[in-house]
Amino acid sequence: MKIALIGYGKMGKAIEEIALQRGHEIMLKVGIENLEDNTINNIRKADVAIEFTGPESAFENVVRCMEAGVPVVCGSTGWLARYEEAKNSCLTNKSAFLYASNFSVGVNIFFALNKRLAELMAPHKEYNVALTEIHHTAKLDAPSGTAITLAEQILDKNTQKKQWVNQPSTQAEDLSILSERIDPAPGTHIISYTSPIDDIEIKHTAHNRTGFATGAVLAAEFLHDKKGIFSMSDVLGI
Ligand SMILES: NC(=O)C1=CN([C@@H]2O[C@H](COP(=O)(O)OP(=O)(O)OC[C@H]3O[C@@H](n4cnc5c(N)ncnc54)[C@H](OP(=O)(O)O)[C@@H]3O)[C@@H](O)[C@H]2O)C=CC1
Ligand SMILES: O=C(O)C1=N[C@H](C(=O)O)C[C@H](O)C1
Repeated sequence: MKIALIGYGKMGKAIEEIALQRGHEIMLKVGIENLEDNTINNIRKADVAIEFTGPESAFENVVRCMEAGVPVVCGSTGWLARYEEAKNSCLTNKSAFLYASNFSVGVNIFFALNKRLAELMAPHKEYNVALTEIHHTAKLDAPSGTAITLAEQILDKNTQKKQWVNQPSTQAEDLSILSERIDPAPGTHIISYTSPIDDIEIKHTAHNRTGFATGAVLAAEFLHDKKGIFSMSDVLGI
């Protein structure tokens, strides 16, 4: 496949390495120093685009790929207020779109575990549930996209919690997400259910960025010949 990489930072570089190992060609790399190359005409030469820039630029980049009619995999977090608009643009342009807050296989299994645990814990009101996410200090958004996905999965099953808040909270209806920034943490997520009698905790720790990058390339391989809106559940069948 011919891949356009939009965003050539920590993730862009990790994705390039995995894509080359898997026999793909990187035909366009867009970083902050060559934004003039980020054109519909250039993107059109690719089979698929992979976007990892950040919260400020993701929406614009994703829509540009859709206007080019090129399937786009997006891993940027912190821009989801515009996710519905992006989906509409995908449908209008008859393109293909896959966003995931986390592309690693391990985290996607962790998502399934989180949903099941939330279901099991729902009747047990004596437990309070809270989340912690730990990332490197260069991270621009808080809470992490992964923590938001985990929180939404819990809110879906837990009738006591009404919304997530990105701070400690003593309000029963608040699902607290604590964000810690410690170098060089690539990404740790912890869900704790605590009661006066005992605690239950599940935790995912990324040791490096290889899992995110591999998942993004798998998603691109899945998406390049499709039309419509997809998720990592479609890619992994979980
Ligand atoms: N879904 C997932 O599995 C994962 C998602 N992420 C997310 O991916 C995003 C990128 O992460 P990461 O690679 O670590 O961050 P980096 O800051 O290392 O890389 C982002 C790069 O994009 C560049 N950039 C900024 N604006 C633009 C633009 N308009 N066009 C092209 N390039 C641009 C930045 O340049 P400059 O630094 O000069 O601004 C930087 O080089 C973040 O939102 C992060 O949360 C990260 C890991 C996994
Ligand atoms: O910025 C990061 O580094 C990461 N961002 C994603 C997120 O916000 O959840 C995924 C991963 O945890 C690393």
